[in-house]
Amino acid sequence: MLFYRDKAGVPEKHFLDMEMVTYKEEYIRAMMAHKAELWTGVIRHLEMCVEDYFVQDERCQADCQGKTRMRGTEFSTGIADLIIDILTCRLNCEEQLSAVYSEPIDFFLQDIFHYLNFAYYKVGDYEKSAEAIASCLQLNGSHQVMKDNKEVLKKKIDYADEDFVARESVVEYAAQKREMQDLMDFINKNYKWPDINENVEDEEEDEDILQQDNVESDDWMTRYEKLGMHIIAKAEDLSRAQRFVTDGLLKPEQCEELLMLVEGIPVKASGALTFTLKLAQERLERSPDEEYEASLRLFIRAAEAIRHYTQRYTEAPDAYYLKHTSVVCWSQPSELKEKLDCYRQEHGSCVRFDDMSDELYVDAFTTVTYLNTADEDGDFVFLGENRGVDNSFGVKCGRTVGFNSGDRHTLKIPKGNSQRCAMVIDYTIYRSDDEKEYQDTLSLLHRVDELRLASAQKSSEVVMKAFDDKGVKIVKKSDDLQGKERFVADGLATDAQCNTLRNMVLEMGKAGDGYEGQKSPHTINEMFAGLSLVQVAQSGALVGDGYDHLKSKTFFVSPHTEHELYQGITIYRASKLMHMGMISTFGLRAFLELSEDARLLVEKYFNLTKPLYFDYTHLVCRTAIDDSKSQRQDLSHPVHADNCLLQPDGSCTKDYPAFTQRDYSAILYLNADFEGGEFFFAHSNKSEQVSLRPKCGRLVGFNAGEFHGVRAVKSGQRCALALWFTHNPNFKELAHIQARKTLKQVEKDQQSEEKIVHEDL
Ligand SMILES: O=C(O)CCC(=O)C(=O)O
Ligand SMILES: [Fe+2]
Repeated sequence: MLFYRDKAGVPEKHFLDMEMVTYKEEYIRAMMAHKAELWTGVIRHLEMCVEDYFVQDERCQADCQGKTRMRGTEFSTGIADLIIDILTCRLNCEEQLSAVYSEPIDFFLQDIFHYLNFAYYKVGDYEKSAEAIASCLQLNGSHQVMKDNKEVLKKKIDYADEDFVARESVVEYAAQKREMQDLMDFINKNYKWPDINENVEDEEEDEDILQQDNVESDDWMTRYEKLGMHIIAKAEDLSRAQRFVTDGLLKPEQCEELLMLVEGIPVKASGALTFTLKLAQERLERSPDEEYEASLRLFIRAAEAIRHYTQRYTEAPDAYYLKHTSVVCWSQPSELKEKLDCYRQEHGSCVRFDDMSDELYVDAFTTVTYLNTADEDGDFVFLGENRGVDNSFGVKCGRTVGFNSGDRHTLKIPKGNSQRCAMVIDYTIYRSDDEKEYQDTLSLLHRVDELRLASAQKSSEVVMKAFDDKGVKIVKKSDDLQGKERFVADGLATDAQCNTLRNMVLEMGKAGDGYEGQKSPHTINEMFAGLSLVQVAQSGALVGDGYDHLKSKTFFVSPHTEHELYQGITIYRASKLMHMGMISTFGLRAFLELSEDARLLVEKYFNLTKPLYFDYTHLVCRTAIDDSKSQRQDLSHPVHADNCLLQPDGSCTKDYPAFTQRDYSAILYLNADFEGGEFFFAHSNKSEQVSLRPKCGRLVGFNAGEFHGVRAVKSGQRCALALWFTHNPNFKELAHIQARKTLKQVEKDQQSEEKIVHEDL
């Protein structure tokens, strides 16, 4: 990937790392949070990273069983080779999993615990910090830094050796690895195996492959079980070959998101409605909509995962291809004169019993994965001979029923207005029958960014004029600001919007979290403010609601100066807090609208030819701790660039751990009632060039490589919305999409509540 990326003439946007899995994303987010010294964020993301890492490791280990097969015919050498192959493959998993963006990171897992140790220490959770130390040492007993940290912690909180207990998952992982390594060492030391001759393959191999497949499938099933997928009923229980029912193939939030795909699709008189990829394409071509796009991407991922499961479960000798994928919902029909003898099908049709096939096909299989729970009237029914019922069972989110496409089935329609929806997938063993729509949708999703680009190019002037009409004025340009890509605009936010955002931070501060008055974990000078907000850096989390982390300790002395408090809130937090009723919909709306206005203004002001995405959004206030220290010479934020590391010689290296993906930055100020706190652009030698006084509605926009800093806030509180943008869609801040969705939902709920109240009256 790096090779292609570097090749001239290949635009960045053509690269989507389809293999990017959650733990890697979480790792990257954690590193971002670490750079910003947002420790709760580091913890949250690393914990998710670790959890997923172990899942991926198990997958990798299991895959090794499947990939390797016995070669040759001589039994003992064959078996020995097989064992060595599997061992080598399994020992290689760690290296394989440590590649983030194709670049392997040495000691990835150790590193994670190193970072965790630090972050937990920073938030004052010494117990967890000790656990992280022990875990890191479990992986590498001679990790000098960890040994040192252990001593520090022992002194600090009077811990003994036995208080350092590694996590169970790590102990298990390390033990397993040690065992494999020992075996490998033993083999290497005691036996010399002949080189494998690749030419010895012969007819007997087929048998071996089949055996291997069996092993592999069994093994996979154990893995799947561990991932929460439970087989509810097998063919033996269901009266006919190939039938199965498995639970847990989708999580509730995934079902919820997939159900968005059927919104707006008309219900036919029969009571069925069908979502197809063709419809999705049409809709996406008509109006690119990020929310819809996210659901569609999930649909594609889910179909692939279910296919994978089905293939393994059925131990199908041929590969399954997706022939047709859809979402079908059934509800009460509008016309009551139903055809007699009509059996509703999961595919959305209704057929006569006699027209149903009675033979199992050799080449076609079907799965139905439910997206919601329907009452017992929504049962799925396997039909037997003479219209008899073999089995029937209820449906719920994530439950999947698999059967041969020729198998007879029907379903019951739930009562009332409720809808019964499912992802219905048909598989074929013929590659040529592969669903064209599926491939087309994949390419379309790739093209969506280009579509955005096209619309972006058209309207730069128009958009700037619209901003001007709204009273947004460009007050300083590059010449005034002595740099290449810099500007200042006024009038981007109203006083009401500024106050709403400021109050959001203040109120979160007032809510308190019971830690009032505690001492800072770092130095005596720094204080532990009882501010409950700052559940920072939690953007982009796809799963979990982050609620648990609300309970974690919050503090914040500025990471840059001990004379200021630093409190912030991300889009993700804001959306969660609104959901919990802790901030108003108005607040979140202002947050979202202002961010979008800022993004658009930067994109259009610089007349960018590539779309600009949110990378990270953070509402942050800096408060002078002690007003009397007005003689301070320190900076609230030292001179830096947002996407590279400023070196002493004035150069700026675009390298880890800088957020190199950031292309543009903007700060939207929310108030002026404080002393100090001027923003300034700087020379590479850190000397000041021009400075700006913040005020409500003022925005400074610049290339993320420009040097800048913030003078000390000498008294009062300075609040701003900091935004970082990227051209790279892989770094898109998903929290924006989520927040918009949450907002829409809550507003809809509020409306219907109002309606109910109205009707009650
Ligand atoms: O708040 C400001 O004016 C600038 C902050 C900044 O440069 C940053 O957070 O990277
Ligand atoms: Fe900055």
